[in-house]
Amino acid sequence: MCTGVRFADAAGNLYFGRNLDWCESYGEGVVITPRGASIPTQFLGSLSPEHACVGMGIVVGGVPCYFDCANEAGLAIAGLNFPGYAQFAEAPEKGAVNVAAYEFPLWVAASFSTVAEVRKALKDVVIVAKAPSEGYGVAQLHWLVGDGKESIVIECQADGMHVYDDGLDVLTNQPPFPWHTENVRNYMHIETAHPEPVAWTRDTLRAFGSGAGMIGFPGGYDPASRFVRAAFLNAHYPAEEGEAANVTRLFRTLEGASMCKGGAQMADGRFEYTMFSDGYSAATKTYYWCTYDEPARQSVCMDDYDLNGTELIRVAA
Ligand SMILES: C[C@H](CCC(=O)NCCS(=O)(=O)O)[C@H]1CC[C@H]2[C@@H]3[C@H](O)C[C@@H]4C[C@H](O)CC[C@]4(C)[C@H]3C[C@H](O)[C@]12C
Repeated sequence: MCTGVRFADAAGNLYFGRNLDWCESYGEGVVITPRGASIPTQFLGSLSPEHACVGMGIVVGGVPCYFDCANEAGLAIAGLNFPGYAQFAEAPEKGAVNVAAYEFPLWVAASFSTVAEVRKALKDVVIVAKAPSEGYGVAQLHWLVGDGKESIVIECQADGMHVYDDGLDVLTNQPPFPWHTENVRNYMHIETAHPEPVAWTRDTLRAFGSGAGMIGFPGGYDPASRFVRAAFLNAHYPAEEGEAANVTRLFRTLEGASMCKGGAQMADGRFEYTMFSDGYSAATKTYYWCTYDEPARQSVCMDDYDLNGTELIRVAA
């Protein structure tokens, strides 16, 4: 499973990150797409990015297939599994802006500066069920898109594309987003405050300690539990100042919804776990990541690279 989170600092700079919960690698690494690149697409000719992008992905036939990515204007997108619900167009539609599913994160981050622009553009978009090459399937995803102000969730289903405002700024997996926004209402009673003593009959009950208001906070690895955890932590994390503290906030919030081996087995018996966490700070145009086995955070600052170049830049394998 995966979890995505967005928030902004006091100056309105985006912080956006995700956990990648799965059981196998695709050989992904951090890839920068500079503005001078010319990316072949299935239906749109070649894409010349308006904005340079950085993110985690694989490169297939010269195309960065991002799991998540962000751009220099402060817009970011992450793809999370949505099996059983995701349904894309079987073929391109005449008159529409046809985007292959694997191209979608790059297309968004390369083309737009804000969520408002994306929301508007999506009215003409059809996402087509097309894999980057033979040997790859079509990933069954939905997407979280965020900027310094807000976020949206994009879900393509049998009845078409749905674009939801995400007032909680988090996303996990199936079922569809509206279900999670209903489910989270079951946890309104969860609170951070240290409960005051209460009188019951002739007795006075006192909390054992901090966290007493969080009893009932869901601890599971299932998407609904992770959604509630991420939404609660994102809503209640105290405001921080500066890059280091906000990046710590991002990764600690993601850690609150992360998966350790030994918990959730996939249908084939393999354990699903948080293979890596990554995130972007628009304040410093820096992309951060850490892996399950190497939790020390690594980072790459977009400004250290020639963003006018023509070649994709692979930062790490
Ligand atoms: C498996 C990943 C999502 C993790 C997740 O949400 N797991 C949930 C588990 S569960 O079902 O809910 O149990 C997704 C996120 C991005 C996906 C990748 C990206 O879309 C890029 C390419 C796209 C190609 O079509 C398939 C390979 C691929 C390399 C994808 C493989 C896989 O589907 C990824 C890595």
